[in-house]
Amino acid sequence: AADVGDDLVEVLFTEAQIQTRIAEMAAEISRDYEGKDLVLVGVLRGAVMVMADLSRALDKHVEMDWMAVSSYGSGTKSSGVVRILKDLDADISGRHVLIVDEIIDTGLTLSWLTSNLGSRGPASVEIATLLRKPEALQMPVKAKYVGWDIPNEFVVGYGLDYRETYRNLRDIGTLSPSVYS
Ligand SMILES: O=P(O)(O)OC[C@H]1O[C@H](OP(=O)(O)OP(=O)(O)O)[C@H](O)[C@@H]1O
Ligand SMILES: Oc1ncnc2cn[nH]c12
Ligand SMILES: [Mg+2]
Repeated sequence: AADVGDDLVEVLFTEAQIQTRIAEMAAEISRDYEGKDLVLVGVLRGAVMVMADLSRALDKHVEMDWMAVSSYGSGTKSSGVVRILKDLDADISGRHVLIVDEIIDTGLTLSWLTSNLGSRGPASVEIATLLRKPEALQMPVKAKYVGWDIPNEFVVGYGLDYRETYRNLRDIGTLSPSVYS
């Protein structure tokens, strides 16, 4: 609804641009995993939109699973240790795993998750993320599929929230400062 979008001071990516980029990523992923048993692991909650669109743009059958990990408030010094709030249901040993998320910021979530899933005997673990903030990275994270690298600004929409709001915005953009006050 227009009123929800009015809080965006700058649209970085429109719904159409996002869908085009997702299709490009899906084509690459479909090629790379042709003939392979692939499990998509979505990171709740932000990855819901990417998972819905990316999975349906793939030219192959996939299994989908979800994890929820403890998010640390920006106010706390994150030790890099992350708690599992909801673990996988799938057994990923011997299988190809693609972690799906909407953004890599400090890299702490996906750095920890990659090693945690890697310890379960998968055939491979890779990352697909729509956004990445290279300037904010605090841990090395190898992401095989990245939609866009963006500046170190707070963005919302398409799964990205500010205090649990704005996830359902169809575009991705930056919030007007008035929202923070
Ligand atoms: O690279 P990082 O600094 O770890 O930040 C990126 C993570 O933070 C956000 O999730 P959050 O933990 O806020 O939970 P949410 O997905 O439910 O919003 C986002 O969805 C990523 O998963
Ligand atoms: O820019 C951003 N917007 C919303 N959530 C997060 C998490 N990390 N970075 C973010
Ligand atoms: Mg998240």
